[in-house]
Amino acid sequence: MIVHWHRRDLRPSDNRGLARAAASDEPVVPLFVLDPTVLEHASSVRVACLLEALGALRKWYRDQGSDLVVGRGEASRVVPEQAGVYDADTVVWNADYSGLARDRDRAVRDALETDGIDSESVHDAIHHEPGSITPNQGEHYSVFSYFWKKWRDRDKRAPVEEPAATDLAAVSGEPIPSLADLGFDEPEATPPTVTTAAARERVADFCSGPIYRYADQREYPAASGTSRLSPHLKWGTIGPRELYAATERATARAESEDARESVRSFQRQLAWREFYAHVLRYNPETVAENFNGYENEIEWRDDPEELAAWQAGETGYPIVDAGMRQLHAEGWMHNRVRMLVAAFLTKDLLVDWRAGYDWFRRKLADHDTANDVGGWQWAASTGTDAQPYFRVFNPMKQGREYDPDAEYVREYVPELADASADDIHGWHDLEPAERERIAPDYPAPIVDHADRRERAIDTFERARGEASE
Ligand SMILES: Cc1cc2nc3c(=O)[nH]c(=O)nc-3n(C[C@H](O)[C@H](O)[C@H](O)COP(=O)(O)OP(=O)(O)OC[C@H]3O[C@@H](n4cnc5c(N)ncnc54)[C@H](O)[C@@H]3O)c2cc1C
Repeated sequence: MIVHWHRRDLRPSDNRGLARAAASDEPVVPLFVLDPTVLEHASSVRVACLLEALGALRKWYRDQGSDLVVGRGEASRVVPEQAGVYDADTVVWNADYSGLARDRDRAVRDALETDGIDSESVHDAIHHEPGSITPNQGEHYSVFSYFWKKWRDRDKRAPVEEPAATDLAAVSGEPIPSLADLGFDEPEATPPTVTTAAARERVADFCSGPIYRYADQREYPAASGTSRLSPHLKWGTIGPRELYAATERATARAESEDARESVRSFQRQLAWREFYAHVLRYNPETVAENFNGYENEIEWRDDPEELAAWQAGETGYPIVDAGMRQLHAEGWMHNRVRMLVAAFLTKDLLVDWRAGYDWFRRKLADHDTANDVGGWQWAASTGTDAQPYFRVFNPMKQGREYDPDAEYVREYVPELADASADDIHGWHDLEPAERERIAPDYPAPIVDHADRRERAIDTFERARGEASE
């Protein structure tokens, strides 16, 4: 027998590791391990997505006359144990590039070796694995536009077929534990449906029309113009090659140059995901440390009340609050608004990006270490290719530009449901009595953006060793 150990590749098709196992002469035993070290870093909304994806994957295996074996415990114990139960001589898995995952995989490989079992790690999660797109010097690009040019021009592999029923071992697994069995409460957010069927439906819908408007609409949170595939890419319920092939078919069907360009702009976002995977692979410490250091420490402020107001969506800056409440309700937030709320926390409130990252990690259904750290360090002006420290987003202007009719704000901030777009985006400038009249239950701004902008710039200049005091 040969074991395929599923981790963030919860799909049978376009799965290179699984296809590699199926191509051997041995029947494949599909395995998943609920590892307490990994679950320690998870949150209920993500575990709910995981359990749903596992349920759908198990059903697929059962329909083929096989089953998904689900083990519980440290992977370095459970994987060799299960390989022993099925008398497997090899365990195959798809590479995961985060530091924690690589430490785990090293421990599993060592334990298997001790038992005389081979292991094989296959590149699957992204098109071009770390180390394959590099600058003249160094291990990875730090500027996205250079990475993108090479990524765009490289040939992409075609999707791989799912294994045939005859490739799979006739095994039967134990029931999959529930959220409560794993010690998690029901999530506060409604989790998205994370299964391969749901992912394919989303890809088909998106590529049949919205992808051609993506370039124009992706920045407007009320437009719902993005794919919302991030939870699927996080859990691997869709493969990167299958998704890319669908975008290429959309290009072939495009009826104008603008439509083709729009598909390209979506592919460019897919490349950001791969860029950050490369960055994290070579800089695993950046989950906790600034990618770009400054000469001096950044003097972050620790103000629990301001942090709590940001977390609760009670800052009195409507677009920021709408984003934080969307996160709470859906476990997802629009990218433009992620950038805004992260900038507000790290610049207006001068709270360390790590506190924001921790909150996102708890709340996001699509939390992906590479993308989340990348996004936070971008906003905090500490990352690769980051927002320059002196370009501080103005939340009122951003609100007016990207949510001109305040539809997004009204959807998530019911206290402002009857307010005009002018009053919403000018909330900061209204007299207290006006605010009281328009929306008595919505807070006044907790800080003055203009003052806080100055303070943020001074703080970063001190960190750069440039300010007078
Ligand atoms: C502070 C901050 C934190 C973030 N945390 C995460 C996270 O934990 N997980 C996550 O997947 N994305 C994260 N992002 C990136 C981005 O916001 C989401 O990928 C996007 O909003 C997901 O929605 P979508 O699938 O509709 O995106 P689409 O616009 O449809 O894009 C398609 C896919 O491309 C990838 N992508 C798009 N934009 C980015 C980007 N800027 N960086 C990396 N990949 C991108 C994602 O895989 C996404 O699903 C973060 C961004 C910021 C600013």
